Amino acid sequence: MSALFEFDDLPSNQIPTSTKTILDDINESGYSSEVDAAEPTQIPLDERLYEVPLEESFISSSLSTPATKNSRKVSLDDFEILKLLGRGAYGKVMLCRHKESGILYAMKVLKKASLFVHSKNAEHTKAERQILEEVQNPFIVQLFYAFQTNDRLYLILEYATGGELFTHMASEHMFTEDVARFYLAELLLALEHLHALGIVYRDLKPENCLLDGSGHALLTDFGLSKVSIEGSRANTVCGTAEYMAPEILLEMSYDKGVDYWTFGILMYEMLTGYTPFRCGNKKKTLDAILKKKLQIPYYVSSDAKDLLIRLLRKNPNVRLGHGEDGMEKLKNHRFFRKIDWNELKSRSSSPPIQPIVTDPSLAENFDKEFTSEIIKESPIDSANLDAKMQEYFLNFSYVAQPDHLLSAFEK
Ligand SMILES: Nc1ncnc2c1ncn2[C@@H]1O[C@H](COP(=O)(O)OP(=O)(O)OP(=O)(O)O)[C@@H](O)[C@H]1O
Repeated sequence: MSALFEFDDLPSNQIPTSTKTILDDINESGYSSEVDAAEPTQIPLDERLYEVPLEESFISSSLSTPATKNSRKVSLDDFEILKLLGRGAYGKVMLCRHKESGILYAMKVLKKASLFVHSKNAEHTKAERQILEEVQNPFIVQLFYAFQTNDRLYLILEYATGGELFTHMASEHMFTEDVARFYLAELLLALEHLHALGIVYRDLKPENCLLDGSGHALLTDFGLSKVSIEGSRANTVCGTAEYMAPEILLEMSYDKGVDYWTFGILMYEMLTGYTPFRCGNKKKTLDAILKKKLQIPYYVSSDAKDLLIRLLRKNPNVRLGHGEDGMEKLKNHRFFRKIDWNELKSRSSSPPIQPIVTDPSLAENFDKEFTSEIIKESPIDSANLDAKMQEYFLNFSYVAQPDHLLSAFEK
């Protein structure tokens, strides 16, 4: 593995054929086309997939209302849909209100999906449920419920009222180093927590960095992000092209090192307003990730520059963060010397950005492109659904005005 990374400039004729195939597969949206379920996955041998059983709902034990906590089964009927908050590669995220408690949540709806937790070194002794329970951290969006229908998966998540971190960037489209440092440090605590549980996050990117109402960072997706479409587990090359780590592109086994790479890309984007390997098209971008030398603009401080160079090493074995004490070394880097990690962990540091939230149900910090959209459910494949289910989903498939829609959900 290491031999492939010994040079920073990898000539294209030395890129393995399989990688070229991936490059060829990348479509315009920046995602690779679906990988055949029959292909072997690139998941390391010691990494396990935990599947939440279809017939069971997940209800977090952290929920304070005993009635909810002990409730039999949770379903879509328990929630009132308010607004669309955003869209991801696999589905959409909507603001909803739990009817019984009145609490607002973000509902992530994924079509034809199974839920897997990527977990490395988390031994079989740990039940899936236990792992989901353990992903509780002040800088990680909490999962409160998960339930499924035949063709959809619903995740009921903590609602990040402050919206996406990057929408709070000043007009220059970059953060000052102090602001970037604060959020990078909070996000690093989130990654530290996931890594300690054996979870490789893999999906660090601006869209997943949210803010709570007081301006603290909230990482969304927390390692449940690897969703398998129609039962395929081999979607390892999905992701935003500009944030993909070289070892994922090269289809090699990977570990938490991919998170340090994406952390480096995120830091670069925060400080400069663009990602380091971005090129005219997706194919060239992926090529640049493997071959192009890192270039850092003159205005980036020497500490930040040093950290970026160490994080964006193409060889994961020499990347900062590698090894047992990797996280500690990263936290002790000079760029973070102003950070009091204990104070940060206790959330007593005051965030540099205070989102304006007059009424959380208005989703003011989210893009109007989404929040003004009339919510509709796209037609579903009803082939495998029983009669009751079909009736249920037929009710969803008509396009209603918002007022009508709410009453439709309350039926
Ligand atoms: N917990 C949340 N609270 C508020 N908004 C959220 C929450 N989670 C996601 N969003 C919003 O919804 C958008 C889409 O989220 P989603 O997780 O589906 O996107 P993604 O990360 O791009 O998708 P993917 O699952 O493909 O990685 C986000 O960019 C964000 O604006």
